[in-house]
Amino acid sequence: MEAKKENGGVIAGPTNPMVTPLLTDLYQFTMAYAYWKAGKHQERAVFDLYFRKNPFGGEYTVFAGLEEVIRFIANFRLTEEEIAFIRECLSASCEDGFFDYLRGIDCSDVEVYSIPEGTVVFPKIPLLRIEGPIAVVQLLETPFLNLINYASLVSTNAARHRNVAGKSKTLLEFGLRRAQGPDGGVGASKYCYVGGFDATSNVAAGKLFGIPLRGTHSHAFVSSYMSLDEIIDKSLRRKDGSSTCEDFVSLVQTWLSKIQWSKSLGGIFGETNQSELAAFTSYALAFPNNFLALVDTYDVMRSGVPNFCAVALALNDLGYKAGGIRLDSGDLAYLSCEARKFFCSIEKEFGVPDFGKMIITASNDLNEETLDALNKQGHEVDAFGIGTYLVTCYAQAALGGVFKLVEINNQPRIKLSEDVSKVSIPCKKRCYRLYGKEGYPLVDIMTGENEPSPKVGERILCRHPFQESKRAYVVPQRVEELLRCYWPGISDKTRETLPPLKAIRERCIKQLELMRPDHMRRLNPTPYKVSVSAKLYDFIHFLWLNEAPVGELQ
Ligand SMILES: Nc1ncnc2c1ncn2[C@@H]1O[C@H](COP(=O)(O)OP(=O)(O)OP(=O)(O)O)[C@@H](O)[C@H]1O
Ligand SMILES: O=P(O)(O)OC[C@H]1O[C@H](OP(=O)(O)OP(=O)(O)O)[C@H](O)[C@@H]1O
Ligand SMILES: O=C(O)c1cccnc1
Ligand SMILES: [Mg+2]
Repeated sequence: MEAKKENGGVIAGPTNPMVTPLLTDLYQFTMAYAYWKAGKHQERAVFDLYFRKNPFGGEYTVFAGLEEVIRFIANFRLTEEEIAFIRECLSASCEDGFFDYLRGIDCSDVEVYSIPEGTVVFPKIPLLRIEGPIAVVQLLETPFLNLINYASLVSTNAARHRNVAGKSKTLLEFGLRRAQGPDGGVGASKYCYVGGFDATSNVAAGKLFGIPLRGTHSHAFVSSYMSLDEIIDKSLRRKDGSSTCEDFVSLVQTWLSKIQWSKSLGGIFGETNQSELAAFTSYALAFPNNFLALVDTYDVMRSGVPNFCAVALALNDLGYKAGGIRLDSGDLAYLSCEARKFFCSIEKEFGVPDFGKMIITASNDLNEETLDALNKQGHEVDAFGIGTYLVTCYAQAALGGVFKLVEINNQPRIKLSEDVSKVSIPCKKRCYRLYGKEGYPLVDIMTGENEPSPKVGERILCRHPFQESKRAYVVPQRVEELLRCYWPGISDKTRETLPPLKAIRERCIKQLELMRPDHMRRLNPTPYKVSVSAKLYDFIHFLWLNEAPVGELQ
């Protein structure tokens, strides 16, 4: 089901057909023209794509969006229609030669090095290093950032929800209706899966990416029924096909009165809502192998749960196993515990094995905080359905990924700022992750391109890029080079293949497990160290002094 990406070496276009060379900011085209006009357009430039601060008050980020970036550049070419439109947008004084130039450009002479998708990443370290003719690479800035910023933000959000929920819970992404438009919805489903969700309700995402689809039913289904008389075909074949129960409705009613009259259960409720019972029965007749019920339309413990149990027990008589319930309002901790108690009592009272283990799904405006609160209170929820807060990234609207020039014509460049965190780190660089004795990543380090790589067992000085006093010697037990070649351009490097989405997800889950727990906690997490080599440190500060004008005091 994985969307076609590499067919005989040909990389398919971006998933969203709106991703074209025009999906960029106007200023990329005006700059491209000015480069061309100055005869500068072919100058070889190196840009880094990185972010400055981890989102959600955390100390880690999941990197996602790379596959779409590679699909974009693999198919980057302007059509005649697009060129005509750019001509209309730019000033009438722009010369024809520029449009001939645009007609000929593609990304065959662009090189892209990247950290693999699904890796846990940190501020300042380039996620991608892009090298090529400056005019072309400039056009890539906005689409690259567009494809990576939200993808990484929502994957991180998903990973954070997973971190709070715990490994054993099932996490369902239910956000399509609240997502920021169709691409926001499809993107959220894809990247929440990467970040550790198990399934989505989004059918399009299931088809496009092979993400497992899951769902229950809504309140509308329950309230659309008025009475049991609406059920016309009451027959249900036993699961083993050996016989047919001609009146499943009566079987359900018999079970409901057994529950009602049971000493251990009956005290909890009197008459249940019969229209709800009709809805559940009807759903069970439609899906006897996968019967799920939304139990909070009228009253969870006085109606929804007993009605569900009556239907589930009737199904059990015919050899079927019910799927479970969903709670969508009220105190989810309390109600899940009460429902669990009820299921366990049924198991005991009627000797139905595993009835107590019935799946309880909870939904309703869930987010990291409510999951955390539920954990602290104690709950019996097995699966969480999460929509709005997850896909809209309610806790932080955007990841501030940027795309900065670090070298042109082999000359390192720097961008200065009053705000030190915004000073760019110049040079075409290599990046490494150094692992310590206990197997945890200790520090990421950037070096100049031609510096020798850090070696296992050899002490290396890791310096904070801007704070002189912050430095540490590290003797790595493992050294991992972070940037790999995903688009070799005209170089003879081999291109990394694009892994299937499931492999990206598995990488992400493994990466998150590998981190030292104090970097991952929600409250006051420890920052992960990001550093530069001594040589790069000296060079940054040399260039800084060189480029910063000396002030004059009067
Ligand atoms: N035990 C709990 N601890 C903390 N938060 C909870 C708990 N149970 C539910 N919540 C959260 O509390 C909020 C309750 O929402 P709200 O006040 O809108 O009530 P409701 O249950 O949706 O009621 P209704 O649907 O009947 O209006 C939701 O965000 C839900 O996730
Ligand atoms: O709460 P979210 O995290 O966004 O998850 C998705 C929600 O969407 C559905 O109902 P919807 O919100 O459409 O209606 P409701 O609030 O009236 O249940 C569902 O019942 C969930 O509550
Ligand atoms: O299948 C569900 O239960 C579902 C799907 C989308 C939104 N809310 C719930
Ligand atoms: Mg809602």
